[in-house]
Amino acid sequence: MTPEEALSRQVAAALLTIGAVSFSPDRPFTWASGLKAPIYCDNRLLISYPHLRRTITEGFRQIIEFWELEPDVIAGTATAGIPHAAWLADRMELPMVYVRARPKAHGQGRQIEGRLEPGQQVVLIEDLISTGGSSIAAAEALMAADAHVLAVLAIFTYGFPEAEMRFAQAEIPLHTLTNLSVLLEVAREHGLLDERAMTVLEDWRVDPYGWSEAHSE
Ligand SMILES: O=P(O)(O)OC[C@H]1O[C@H](OP(=O)(O)OP(=O)(O)O)[C@H](O)[C@@H]1O
Ligand SMILES: O=C(O)c1cc(=O)[nH]c(=O)[nH]1
Repeated sequence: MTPEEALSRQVAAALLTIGAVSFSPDRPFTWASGLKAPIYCDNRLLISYPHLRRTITEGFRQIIEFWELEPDVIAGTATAGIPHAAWLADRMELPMVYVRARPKAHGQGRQIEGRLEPGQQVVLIEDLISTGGSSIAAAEALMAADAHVLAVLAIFTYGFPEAEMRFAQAEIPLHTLTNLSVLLEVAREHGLLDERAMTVLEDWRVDPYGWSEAHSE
């Protein structure tokens, strides 16, 4: 069993228990991609729970060990990936960098902060994958700096085929600690989302793009 498989129910239960998962079909959330969705998973709340953030750090460390990744540097995506990248880099005693969504508009104009040498092997830490656009953009910035991106590790993925295709096209492995399917399974078992929420979410996940269009003003 992979560390991802071993931890997915525990991490999903943690997200549900701390109230990281919000449901609002009538006033949909707007995602970074511009998509409207009835669900928002706020992994940022994890940083407030020392025992849970240790679970995340340890999960990422186990994935790196299991898949025999040998990073020289741990990178975090700005902003939500940064704290987890920092704790992992500290745990593994490795250097760390972080990648801004776009180059800074003042100062030194950098997109990558911290020291990154050409040819270094990087594991990129992201908090969440929806369309995958943010993490692929961060990986491309690292590759433009002549780094080799070994993998992207994230806490949660919606598991959209579009995101999987993007990672496949970029030839970057993606490993996630949990995903929407497991989250819904755990929520159903423990009655953590009501029947209406479960029905809307099952309907939405079949066609998130169509759902978004139908719910945009
Ligand atoms: O897979 P995608 O479609 O790109 O969406 C996921 C991204 O969106 C969120 O970041 P956000 O832009 O909200 O910024 P933040 O990390 O600074 O909160 C999240 O933290 C991911 O980085
Ligand atoms: O796509 C996003 O922007 C997004 C979705 C989500 O559930 N949580 C989050 O932090 N960002």
